[in-house]
Amino acid sequence: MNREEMIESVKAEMPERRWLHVQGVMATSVELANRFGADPVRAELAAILHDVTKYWPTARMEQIIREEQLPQELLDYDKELWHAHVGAFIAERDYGVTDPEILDAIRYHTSGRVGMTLLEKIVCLADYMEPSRDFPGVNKIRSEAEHSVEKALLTGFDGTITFLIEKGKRIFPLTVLARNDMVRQVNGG
Ligand SMILES: Nc1ncnc2c1ncn2[C@@H]1O[C@H](COP(=O)(O)OP(=O)(O)O)[C@@H](O)[C@H]1O
Repeated sequence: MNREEMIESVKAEMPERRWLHVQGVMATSVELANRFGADPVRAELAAILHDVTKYWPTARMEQIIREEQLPQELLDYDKELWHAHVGAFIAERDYGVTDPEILDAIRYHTSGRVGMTLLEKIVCLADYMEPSRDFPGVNKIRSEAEHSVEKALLTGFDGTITFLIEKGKRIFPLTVLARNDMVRQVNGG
């Protein structure tokens, strides 16, 4: 499948508003990749596919998580987390993506994880700060991203964790671990 066919297929999986978001993540991922020395082509490919299953019915995602041995603990947490892991699976199975770094960038774009590659950080950060995003603190993330992916991502994770605490929701632990890892990377020690 070439880039254009992939774009058409992904576009058909979501409403127009979400497609605008995906285009924002594509452009921002390319920009960040160029700024910080990652491969813009791979960053864009991960961005194209990152939300491919975002609008799938819950039952369809749950079936894949169960049948394809994706992490079962996902089922104990917010469904928002599922599309990232299911998306990576579908990127490989249906879109023929074999590059493990691209698949991981899709897989961890919502939660983050410890030891994120530069590509993973870039797609996760682009998802937070692409131009159509509008939430308290987004401009701080954008200005930090001028200089440091890690600092900007730490601000993003802090915001997500704070948001989840305020809403009384359970936190998928990978994000807490990712946040701690980012504190270490930003501050050292
Ligand atoms: N560690 C986590 N634990 C539980 N829910 C989470 C966690 N991280 C993210 N989420 C949920 O995922 C949402 C964001 O997911 P994301 O893929 O960025 O979706 P969107 O693109 O719609 O913002 C958050 O608003 C939150 O509800």
